[in-house]
Amino acid sequence: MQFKPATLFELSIVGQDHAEASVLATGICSDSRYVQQGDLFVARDGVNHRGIDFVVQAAQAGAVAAIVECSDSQVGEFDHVSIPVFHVDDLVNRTGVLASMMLGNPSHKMTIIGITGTNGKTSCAHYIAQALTALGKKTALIGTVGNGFPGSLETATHTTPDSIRLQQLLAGFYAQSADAVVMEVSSHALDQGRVAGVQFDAVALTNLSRDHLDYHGSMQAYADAKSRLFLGSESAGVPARIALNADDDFGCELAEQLQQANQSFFRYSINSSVPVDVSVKRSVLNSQGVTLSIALPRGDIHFDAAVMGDFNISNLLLVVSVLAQLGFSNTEIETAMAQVSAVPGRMECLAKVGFPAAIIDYAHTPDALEKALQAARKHCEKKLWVVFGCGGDRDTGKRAEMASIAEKFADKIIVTSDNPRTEAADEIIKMIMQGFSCVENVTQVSAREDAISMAVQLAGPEDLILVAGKGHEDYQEIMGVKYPFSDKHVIEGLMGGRANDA
Ligand SMILES: CC(=O)N[C@H]1[C@@H](OP(=O)(O)OP(=O)(O)OC[C@H]2O[C@@H](n3ccc(=O)[nH]c3=O)[C@H](O)[C@@H]2O)O[C@H](CO)[C@@H](O)[C@@H]1O[C@H](C)C(=O)N[C@@H](C)C(=O)N[C@H](CCC(=O)O)C(=O)O
Ligand SMILES: Nc1ncnc2c1ncn2[C@@H]1O[C@H](COP(=O)(O)OP(=O)(O)OP(=O)(O)O)[C@@H](O)[C@H]1O
Ligand SMILES: N[C@H](CCC[C@H](N)C(=O)O)C(=O)O
Ligand SMILES: [Mg+2]
Repeated sequence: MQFKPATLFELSIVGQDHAEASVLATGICSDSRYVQQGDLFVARDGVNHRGIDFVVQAAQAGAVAAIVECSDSQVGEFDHVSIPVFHVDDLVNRTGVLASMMLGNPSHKMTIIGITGTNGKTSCAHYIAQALTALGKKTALIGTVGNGFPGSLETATHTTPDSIRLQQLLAGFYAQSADAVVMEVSSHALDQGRVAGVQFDAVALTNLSRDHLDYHGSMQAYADAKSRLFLGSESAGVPARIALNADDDFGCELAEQLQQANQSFFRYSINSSVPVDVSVKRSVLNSQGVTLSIALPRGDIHFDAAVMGDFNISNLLLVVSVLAQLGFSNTEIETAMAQVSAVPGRMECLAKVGFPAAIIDYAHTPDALEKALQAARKHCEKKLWVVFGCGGDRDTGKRAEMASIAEKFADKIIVTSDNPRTEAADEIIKMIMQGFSCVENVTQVSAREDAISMAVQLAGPEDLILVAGKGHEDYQEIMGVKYPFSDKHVIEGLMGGRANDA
């Protein structure tokens, strides 16, 4: 692969030993520890390290050139580097564009759908992939539960991979004849330019509520990061189709901004008083899921979907909005939506005769916990229990908020550990405890397995236990070590073998 920097961007050589350079790069890599012979090394700055500190290491590992974004005072640092070093402005966003070009612009050749929002990205992405697969489109997924084709997802380290890995995944899916890719786009990804160079055919917003304030600092900064997916950018353009949640304040703000920019979009709503493009005409929750009639601009559709919780109706509206905008007929949408079913670790029900039923869910924000408890309540005959904790090294402000939600919507609460990461589990629990106004129904059990076990032992057979926060995760991260751990396995063990899906 020929790397012709001058034709790509305004580039200038940094370092005196290379007045001019023509480089033949066979790959691209932004981590010196993984550089292979022939790679172009992208020396990007992060939260912890300066990229330029790894240029020498990358050259030793076989990089044929490096691109950096450096200040005038740093130029001298490259004088004696053995490979040409190019300066690139806006390196963060240009890395994705460059990786895309080097890999033949895979996102231009498939239908790419991006989902963002605080809660519901994984659920919606999986539902869209299930629907498109039912419509005969070979569809890959990129997100929290894994990357790949449904049924054979590879574990993911991030919800949205870095820009180079992302382009490599897209190129791999294209090589395997994918027609479409549905991906979750996290706010971190938008802030760090991970989706730069991706050409989206459709993008959609679930909702915006408190999360990730440790990283973004304020709700405004968090919202600004999310906005980038909808308002377009130099490196990705404006997406062709947009679906927004009209029940969400941020969704309404975006709609106003897009209207001012003369951009078209679909709005969906469960209960909006304002006219929208996609809305619910009738919904009936039953033990199998939900029966829905949905109004679309070109007529109503009706289907049954095997998902739980009112919040999932909102997710289904998003899916319908995307499918309608992609041009599928109402009949096709009805057929596809009937195939939608639960996602691992999202309102996943486990039941066995003689035991209280348990629901495993990934709610790890105040809003998600509220929605999950409200959904669980509808299936609970007697007492509703919740077992939850909060992740370490993440937004500390949500801890007490989650306690007050638990207090409001559950009858019995066991506070435990989630992924403490580098924090002390008991300190996190202390911060959660500060959010309760009364602790009469609250128990603290630090070890998650013991907490779940206590709930299963103490709950009556007609009670229901929501085990929140870790969903599909198969590990618990403590001080940098990921120990094998699965809420589902723990519950199944307590129930004496595989529980039946309820
Ligand atoms: C806060 C954050 O997002 N950090 C990400 C960021 O790390 P960083 O800025 O600390 O990078 P750094 O360590 O300073 O390194 C800077 C550069 O030097 C390179 N380097 C570093 C060391 C070395 O020896 N050689 C070398 O070349 C690194 O590869 C990097 O390119 O860039 C890294 C490489 O891409 C990411 O792995 C890392 O994700 C960390 C591990 C993380 O936990 N991210 C989470 C918060 C995250 O992204 N979460 C969202 C989900 C959010 C949601 O739920 O919605 C996600 O999309 O997964
Ligand atoms: N539309 C929604 N509104 C509010 N809560 C939701 C919604 N959809 C899902 N949830 C709740 O949020 C939890 C996480 O859902 P999901 O994994 O789909 O979201 P996500 O945005 O991908 O999360 P993450 O950013 O952690 O990957 C679910 O287990 C459920 O409790
Ligand atoms: N993508 C989310 C996942 C949180 C899951 C929860 N189990 C936790 O560890 O906090 C994050 O990184 O904030
Ligand atoms: Mg997700």
